[in-house]
Amino acid sequence: MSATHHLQSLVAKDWHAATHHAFTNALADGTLSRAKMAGYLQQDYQFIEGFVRLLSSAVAHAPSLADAVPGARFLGQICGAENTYFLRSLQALDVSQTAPPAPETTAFQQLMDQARHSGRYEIMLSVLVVAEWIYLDWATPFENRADELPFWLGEWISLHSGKDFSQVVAYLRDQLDHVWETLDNDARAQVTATFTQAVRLERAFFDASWAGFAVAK
Ligand SMILES: Cc1ncc(CO)c(N)n1
Repeated sequence: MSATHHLQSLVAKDWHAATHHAFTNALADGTLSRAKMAGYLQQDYQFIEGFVRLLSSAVAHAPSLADAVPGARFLGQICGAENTYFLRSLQALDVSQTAPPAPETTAFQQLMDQARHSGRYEIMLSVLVVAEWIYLDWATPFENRADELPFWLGEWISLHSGKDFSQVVAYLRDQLDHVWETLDNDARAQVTATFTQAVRLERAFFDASWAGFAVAK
């Protein structure tokens, strides 16, 4: 079993809850209210800021140019198409680009900051793998529904499914699988703790999104 499959198996319950969530089910069948999607996007745009910093740091810590390039290309995708998606969606939903951070957002920002400041590639990858793999898992079954939905729902599925995105996840997992082989038991325990916490926070973020974040006008 690969290291990343092993890590996933340790958190199977939270993983399943995060990838088969009422929030993403409603998003994919088009019944999610505009207010819930707006609240989610306002919070998630703040998540993206920390994510961009963390991914940049992982790119900087990659052991070789070949290991860095797919991460750097993904960084370009997030700062390009995905950033534009946020701005267009928040505008279409007629809400502000900014909002006070919810506790679930702050918790994620803290984990990402901690991973970035650790200076350790494997800790950075632990958060990145969870964030992207969970999104690939929930979105993939809905890939064919994207075109029938309003763009602020459909494009969120398209951005997290398909060949290019599954290659991003494969790359991040591969990086973590390789570095794992070089780690001692202490470092492996720290990767496990970071991975586990990230999955918990993903689940909590969807729980709070489904309950409904306050929307800033
Ligand atoms: C909270 C969260 N996790 C993962 C992703 C995927 O990038 C996202 N946009 N937001």
